[in-house]
Amino acid sequence: MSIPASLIHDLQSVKGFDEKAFLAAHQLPAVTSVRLHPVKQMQSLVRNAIVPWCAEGRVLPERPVFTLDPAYHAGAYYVQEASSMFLDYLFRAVYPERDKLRVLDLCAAPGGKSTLLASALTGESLLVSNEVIRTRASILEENMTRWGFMNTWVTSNDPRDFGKLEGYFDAIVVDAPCSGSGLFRKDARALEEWSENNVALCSQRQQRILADVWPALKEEGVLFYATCSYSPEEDEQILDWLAETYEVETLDIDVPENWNVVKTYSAQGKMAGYRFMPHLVKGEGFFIAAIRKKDETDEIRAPKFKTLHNKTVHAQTTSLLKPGVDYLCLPGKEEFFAINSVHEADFHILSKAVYLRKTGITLGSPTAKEWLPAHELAMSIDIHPDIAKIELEKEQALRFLKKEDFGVDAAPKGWLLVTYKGWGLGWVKSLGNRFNNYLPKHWRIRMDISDADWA
Ligand SMILES: C[S@@+](CC[C@H](N)C(=O)[O-])C[C@H]1O[C@@H](n2cnc3c(N)ncnc32)[C@H](O)[C@@H]1O
Repeated sequence: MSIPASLIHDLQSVKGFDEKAFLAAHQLPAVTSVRLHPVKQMQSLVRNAIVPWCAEGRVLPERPVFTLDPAYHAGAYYVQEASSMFLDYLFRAVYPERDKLRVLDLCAAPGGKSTLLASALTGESLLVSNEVIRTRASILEENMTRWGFMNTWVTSNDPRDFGKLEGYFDAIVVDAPCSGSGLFRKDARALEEWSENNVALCSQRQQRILADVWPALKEEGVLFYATCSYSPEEDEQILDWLAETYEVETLDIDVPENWNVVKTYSAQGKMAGYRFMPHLVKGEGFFIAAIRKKDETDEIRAPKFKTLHNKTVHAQTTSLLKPGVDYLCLPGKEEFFAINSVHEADFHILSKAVYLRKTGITLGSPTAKEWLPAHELAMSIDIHPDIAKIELEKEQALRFLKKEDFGVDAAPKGWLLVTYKGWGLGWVKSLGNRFNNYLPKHWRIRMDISDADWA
């Protein structure tokens, strides 16, 4: 792999950069890592090496075909680049309690940072995962559905739409679109598309995104700014731009030395940032910083609202969600969905300002005879443990996910949650000796599976 000379030139002054070791690391394959689900534990990957800065992160010895693992489809883990899991360490250092926070992940698709934040937050916190590009927003929605948390909602808006939510968020994560040099080992296109001109364009876009969303951050709230670029124009210089433009305070957090994370300080404002380089860590290139907002900011208030909670439907759904979950049952276009009761006012604030694509967990809809369960309910961590189930082995589960006959001859009639190692993959309706498969079409495995891969 040949790294652009102008990038190497730019990096000479960057702390921790060692040209020879950096180039040698780029001759090696990218590291494969996953982050385990905090609740949907399946043991399969637990024994791999732990990512030092993220207790749920694991480095794998090689890259398996994740599509062939039903545990992946059940949401037992998320495939995420190890360096970027450092958000977990920073976030926990800034918020030891992680309770009653409103958090926005502004550039969220496909969902790496959002699933990480969902794992870290308590149920009374609310995570809004946003992705402006519609096609990418649907991938984000799918991944957040698989993760199964009621307190994570998905929006698809331009950053400027969040400007209307003045002082609403306690924390905002901006994992900005960037020139992508940190991903050269993972993504050949990042190398092909890299240019100095693109670095300059990305830097301008990063400033625009930050300026658009800045009003939505509370006074004393914290911005987590990240890129997967090595270029100082997109990293430390953006921190300096923030420090020149707004009232801010750098959050300079101690990091164990043996992790080989490089702490840097921006030239003007001395703002702390954390750099990851592949010759120093088991991971790819990454940059992150935490910045506290000090600008005086008013806080948007909840409008007066009439509750949309439907008590009658709620009573019909208590057997769907596990006891103790305090939720409201709200009507969607065709189905009802559940949100945590503490987030009712948030629903009214947010639905006035942005397009809510996924709000809580869609439960399904009532008919005269029965409840039609939604796919999101199958993936939820809050599903009732007594729901009727059919547990499948690996080959059967893969066949179910391909929407093929999965080789079970008989089962009790009615709706059954299809599970793999105890966690939901989707719904079937059993007619006694055959099944109707309700896995949404776009969730189906399309790849051909060879004889050797079924077991
Ligand atoms: C680095 S990726 C985010 C990765 C994600 N946070 C994760 O951990 O999986 C940046 C995201 O920003 C989105 N994006 C592109 N242009 C944008 C813009 N002008 N404003 C906001 N987001 C944008 C991209 O579609 C992309 O999904």
